[in-house]
Amino acid sequence: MLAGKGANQFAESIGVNTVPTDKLVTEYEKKEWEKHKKYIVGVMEEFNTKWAHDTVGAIAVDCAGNVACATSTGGIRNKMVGRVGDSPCIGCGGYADNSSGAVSCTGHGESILKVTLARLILSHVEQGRSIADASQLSLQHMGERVQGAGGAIVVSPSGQWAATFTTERMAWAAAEDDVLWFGLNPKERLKEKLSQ
Ligand SMILES: NC(=O)C[C@H](N)C(=O)O
Repeated sequence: MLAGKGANQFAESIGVNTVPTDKLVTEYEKKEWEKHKKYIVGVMEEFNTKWAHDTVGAIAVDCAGNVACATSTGGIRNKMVGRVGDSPCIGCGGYADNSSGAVSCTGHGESILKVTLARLILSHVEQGRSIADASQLSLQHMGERVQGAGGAIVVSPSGQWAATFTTERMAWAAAEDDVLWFGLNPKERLKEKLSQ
């Protein structure tokens, strides 16, 4: 894994377009940053409540049972320069193995790293738990063991899936055959027929 200066150098060497950092700062975020300047308060307020979850995760399974995951994030507000969160760390923010499934996580990165959340979920699956139970158990464990809240989307090679969270809300959606499932609040499971 490359971070900081080394990551920039590598990106430049393969021709990734760069923009000045201030182009990435919005007025809204500047105001939010002023409001939540204290790191601990910011973390406790944001990750153990409903706000500030900007992470985008995706998982997929194909008709041959191959699974994949991807996780992208802006990290957390007030993070230290040089922080590497859970999202790029294999086994933490995401994991995919054709023998058990694919996972993408969101939530308080330091907590996710401590319990290696994505791998923890799949190890429960390997021990015979359902995708839904494995997610629930692992997120519960993260809450009890390190007081962190978060969420995970999981899919098995046979197409079982779950979207589970211990934060107040998590926006999720799943496409299965010709149905789009989606939700935001706990226990919310809405569906819509996908048009061809
Ligand atoms: N919103 C998030 O999921 C943040 C991410 N997990 C991080 O801590 O970097």
